Amino acid sequence: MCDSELFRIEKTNYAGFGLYANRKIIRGQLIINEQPLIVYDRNKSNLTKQITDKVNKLSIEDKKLFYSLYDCYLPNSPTALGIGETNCLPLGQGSNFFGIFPTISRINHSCCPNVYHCWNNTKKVETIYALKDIEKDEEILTSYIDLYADKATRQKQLKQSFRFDCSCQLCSKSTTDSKKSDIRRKVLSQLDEEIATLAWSMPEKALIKAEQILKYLKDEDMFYLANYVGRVGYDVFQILFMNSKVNKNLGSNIQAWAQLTKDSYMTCSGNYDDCILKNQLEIYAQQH
Ligand SMILES: C[S@@+](CC[C@H](N)C(=O)[O-])C[C@H]1O[C@@H](n2cnc3c(N)ncnc32)[C@H](O)[C@@H]1O
Repeated sequence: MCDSELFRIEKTNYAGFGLYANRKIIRGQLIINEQPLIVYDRNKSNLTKQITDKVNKLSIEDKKLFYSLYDCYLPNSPTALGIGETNCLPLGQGSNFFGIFPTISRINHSCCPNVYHCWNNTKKVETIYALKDIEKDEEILTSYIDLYADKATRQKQLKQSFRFDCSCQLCSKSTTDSKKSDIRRKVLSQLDEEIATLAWSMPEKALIKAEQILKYLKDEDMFYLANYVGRVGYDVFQILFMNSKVNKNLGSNIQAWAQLTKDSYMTCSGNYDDCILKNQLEIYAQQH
C-alpha cells in the first residue's frame, strides 16, 4: 500500500481506511495503476487453499501487505479467504480471474462514485481514473455494484457481499427523491436490455432507446459516469456500424456516436484498445 503525490491512505470516520486526494484531480486523470499481489480463479472450488497457496508464495513484505487488508466477514480475526472476498476485483468484465490490489483495495464505495476502476489487459494493471473533478482532501470513491439497481437492491448487495449499510449521498436521499431515482434507474435498466434485443431486428428503435438512456442519465445526474455513457455509445456504434451499409440514414450519426464513445472510454480507462471499437473505427474510416 502506498501514498502518492495525488492521494494518501487515511483512516475514515465510517469505514476503516480510505483514499483521499492530496490535491485537485481533474476528470479523466489517471490516479493510480497497480499490479495485483495475487490472482485467483474465483470459479474453482477450495478458494481457501487456492488463495493461501498464492499468498504463501509472496515475499515476507507482500504477505504482510496482504494480511493488513480488511476482512469484512471476520474483521477481528482475518482469514485469507475473507480478505480475498472483501477486496478482489475481476480482471476484465466477466472474467473468472480476480486480483487483490494493495492500494486500490483501500478505496471505499459510493453509489455516486468519483472514480472508475477497471482492468487494463494490455498493461496487466488495475487502473483508477477520475470520473469528475475531485477536490483536495475529498475521499476517492468507486462503485462496487451495478448503479442501474434501485436503492433496496443496492443496499442488499452491499450488505451481503461487503457487510455494510450504504449511507452515500444517493442512499441518503429523502423517501420521495429516492423513489423518483429508483424509477429512473429501473427505466435505464429496461432501456439497456431493450437495446440489446432490438439491435438487429429494429435498429431505428434501438437508437431511440439509446437517446432515451442519455436523457435519463442526465435526469438522474449520472451523465458524468463515463462508463455508462460509453456503454450505450458502444452499443449504438455497433448498431450503426453493422447497419450503415444497408441503411444510409442510420449511418449519418455514426461519427458523433463514435466520438462520444471514444471520449467516454478515454475518460474512464485512458484508452479504448481493449474493445473492438478501435478496429471498427479504422475499418469505417477506410470505407468512407
Ligand atoms: C475493499 S474494502 C475498502 C477499504 C476498507 N475500508 C479498508 O479499511 O481497508 C471494502 C470494505 O470497506 C468498507 N466500506 C467500503 N465502502 C463503505 C461505505 N460506503 N460505507 C461503509 N463501509 C464501507 C466495508 O467494510 C467493505 O467491506
